[in-house]
Amino acid sequence: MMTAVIFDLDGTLIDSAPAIHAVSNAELVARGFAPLTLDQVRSFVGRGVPHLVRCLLETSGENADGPLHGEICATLIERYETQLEGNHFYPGVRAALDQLRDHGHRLAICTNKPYGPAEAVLFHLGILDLFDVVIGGDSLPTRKPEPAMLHAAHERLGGGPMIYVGDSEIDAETAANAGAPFALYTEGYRKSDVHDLRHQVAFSEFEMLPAIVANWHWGA
Ligand SMILES: O=C(O)COP(=O)(O)O
Ligand SMILES: [Mg+2]
Repeated sequence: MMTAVIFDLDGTLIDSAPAIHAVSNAELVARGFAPLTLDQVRSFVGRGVPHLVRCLLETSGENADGPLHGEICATLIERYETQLEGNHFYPGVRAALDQLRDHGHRLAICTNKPYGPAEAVLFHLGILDLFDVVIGGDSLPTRKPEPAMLHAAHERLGGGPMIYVGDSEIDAETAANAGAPFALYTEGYRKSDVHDLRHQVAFSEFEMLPAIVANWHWGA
């Protein structure tokens, strides 16, 4: 049966933490702050750019709600769109996406990454065309864990059975808020143990995903 397979992006299809680390540090250093470690910046990823910038400012001992916040969000997004280096597929992603398409499923992205950088990196990696719908963190009035992105993607894919594939606490929450089955990719940026994250199925290798989608029991 044709299924709407909706993916998170950062920490799920691609390890983009090195790229986000690079743009964050470029921004911090340009403004006279000390650079942060990759582990620090990775822990700030998942709730979109406004949250990332709040964390960068707090960690640098600055007021996260002052005027710098908006300024840095704007310049960081500009840098972000051209930071193509430091974005890598997790193993088996490309083949799994091709196989899902070959099986007749329709694919979408719901990412809290802003639309511009998301589209740029999908194009750079040669997979933009595989997705019928791409929704970014600034595409709608709300972002994940609010369910609007998932509802919009599902509708634009034509409805029917759906599964949401993501890596983090935010994705588990989003799926629950949307009433969508959740497939947890265990090798991304989650901070909790796998059993503490609400999910219907978990997988560690993308080779497993086409069979998960094919064999999923969709209920009545
Ligand atoms: O940009 C972020 O904060 C995270 O993006 P994601 O929703 O693709 O994990
Ligand atoms: Mg993610």
